[in-house]
Amino acid sequence: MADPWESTMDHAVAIARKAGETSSHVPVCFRFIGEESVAAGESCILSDSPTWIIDPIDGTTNFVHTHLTVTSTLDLQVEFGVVYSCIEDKMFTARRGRGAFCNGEPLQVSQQKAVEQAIVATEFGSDRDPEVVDKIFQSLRNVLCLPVHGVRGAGSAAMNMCLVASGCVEAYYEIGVHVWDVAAASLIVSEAGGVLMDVEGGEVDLMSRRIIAANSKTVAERLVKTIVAFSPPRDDAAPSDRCEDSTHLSARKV
Ligand SMILES: O=P(O)(O)OC(CO)CO
Ligand SMILES: [Mg+2]
Ligand SMILES: [Mg+2]
Repeated sequence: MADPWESTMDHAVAIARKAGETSSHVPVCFRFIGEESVAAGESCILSDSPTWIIDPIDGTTNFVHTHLTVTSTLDLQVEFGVVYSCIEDKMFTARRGRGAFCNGEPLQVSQQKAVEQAIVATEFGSDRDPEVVDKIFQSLRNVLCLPVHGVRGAGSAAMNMCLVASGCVEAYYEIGVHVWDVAAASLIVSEAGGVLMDVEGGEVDLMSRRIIAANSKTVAERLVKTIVAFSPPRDDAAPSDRCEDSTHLSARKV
């Protein structure tokens, strides 16, 4: 099997050279957005420069409590997505226009469009503001009463999205995630034939902290009608406008 990292890095360098119009003798210039660097005060702005978006551990709470699912995510701004589930030793990869894979095997979303037969993944998030928690529970109640076949949550946004890409669950939605949680897996979902949508419909905005990833437009649109939408501070807001979620204690962030 070809090494996905080797071809990814070759292509990444080619993109960076093109963006910077550099010759092969000039070092390429990448930008980075990472959960920890943003927490340390770095900007979280996407520009035209090729940018790696990184979440070293997605599923920190699982990690701290030695729960099952922990992933690392890496995305080169809509060109590549890599999610590694270290406990299962599963490497999910996607390259724009070239499909999505798990350990080299092609991924395909579920063909189930009847929401009553669907498994929907979501999370409770880390914000403990009672008004936010009420909205999350209202959405959960509405989704359960659609009715759906079941609701699950892996504890990792990236893993929930890879489950959509793998056809194990029909949809995932969450409000409160960050760009580094979902960027890589977004490409994996769309390359596996899935759709991404904002929780109020329309195109997803990866900085908005809101996402639906589904196997089909039909299922995504049912969720749009069901979710109680709200808007957390955007990832690309000025640092003074960002608020720390109540369970995001810096000592626990990895
Ligand atoms: O564990 P992390 O990276 O904080 O991510 C959470 C959501 O923000 C789980 O997806
Ligand atoms: Mg993380
Ligand atoms: Mg994360």
